[in-house]
Amino acid sequence: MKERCLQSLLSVSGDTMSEVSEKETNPPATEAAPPCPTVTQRDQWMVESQVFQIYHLFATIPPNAQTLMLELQRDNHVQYLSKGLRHLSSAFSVLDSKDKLHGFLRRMKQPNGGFRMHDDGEIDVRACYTAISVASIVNILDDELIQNVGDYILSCQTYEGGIGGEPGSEAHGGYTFCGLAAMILIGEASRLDLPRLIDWVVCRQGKECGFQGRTNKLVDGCYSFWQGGAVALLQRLYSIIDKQMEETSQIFNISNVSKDKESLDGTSTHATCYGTTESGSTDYRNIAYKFINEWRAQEPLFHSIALQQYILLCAQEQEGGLRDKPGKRRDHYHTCYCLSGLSLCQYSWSKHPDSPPLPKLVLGPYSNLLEPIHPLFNVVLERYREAHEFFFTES
Ligand SMILES: CC(C)=CCC/C(C)=C/CC/C(C)=C/COP(=O)(O)OP(=O)(O)O
Ligand SMILES: [Zn+2]
Repeated sequence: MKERCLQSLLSVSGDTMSEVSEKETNPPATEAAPPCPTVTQRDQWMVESQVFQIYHLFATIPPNAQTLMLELQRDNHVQYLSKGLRHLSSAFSVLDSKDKLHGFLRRMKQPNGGFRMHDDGEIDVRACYTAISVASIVNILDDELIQNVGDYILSCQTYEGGIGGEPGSEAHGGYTFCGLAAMILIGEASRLDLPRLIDWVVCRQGKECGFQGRTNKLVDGCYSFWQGGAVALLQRLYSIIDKQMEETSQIFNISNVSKDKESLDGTSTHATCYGTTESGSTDYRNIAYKFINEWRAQEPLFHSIALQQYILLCAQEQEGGLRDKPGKRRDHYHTCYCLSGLSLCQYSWSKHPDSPPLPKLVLGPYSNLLEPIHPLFNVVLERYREAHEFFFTES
């Protein structure tokens, strides 16, 4: 059924997608009526059809035209983004007073370890991440803020392996990134079932080349960051993952190299040790800073070139701005997260974020190369370093 529908969708030239789907799902009465597809199936086939039409067009045009199609419309995107970001400036005045911020975060904190987004707001994993990441950047993370956060996030990891927004909710890419990043920032990543998390997240990259946010849902450009970011974080946790796999007697060992590296330079790169002092207590101050310098295995766990292809060919608008998928309008949210995902892809083979990637790892012209971001914060790495210097060297 699926193949038949796809074939007919692709063969009807000149029709808009909605017309095609109308014909497909409401066949003329004279034909033997095929079983009616579900809305989910219909939506999925529509997306596949649109995405593959773009890839087909790309494959059949001359190489110089292909290069044009793969060019990141850098200036257009910057112009588009700069129109809508004025309100961010208000956030900086809040940072003037670390005490006030700490007080606010304490007020948002719940006895079960979760945080509220704001007064009377939702309690979820996104709020945990927001609180912990901001506290980490401005250097106010302490035992009080961290208490029970790990228990709360752990209770949101589902049977699928991903993390849901709150206990009992379905695993979702947005919350998976938030949960994993927060667990790393508080030094408790090893409490999650990381092999299961890897299984779930890598299976969210579909044949459309982009990521979906959850099982059986549609591909969407913003998950290039939420899911791609979770993979980028997992790439730096191999030593914990190996240990967890050994403990559960799984034969497959994803990185012997990390052990070789440890024995070579005499340092433990075990991620549970980020920021751990000699006395064994956790020094949260150093976790994020050390994380970025951590050696990591070379190969990304997702198809980095395929994801770049989805972002550049399906998610970008030539006039500037990026989007969820073909047929959707650009918006600031998708522009931000598609670009962040693209940056993660481009550096996904680099051992260190300061080493520029080989040209063959950057899809399209090398001028497409973006600045690296800190994968725990989705902040341009240089800006993170400036913030770190500011907040960690002040008296
Ligand atoms: C720090 C911060 C801002 C975090 C946000 C994390 C994030 C993106 C959470 C996802 C929210 C959610 C339930 C989307 C589902 O929408 P949908 O049903 O329209 O989309 P879907 O079909 O792709 O699941
Ligand atoms: Zn989206």
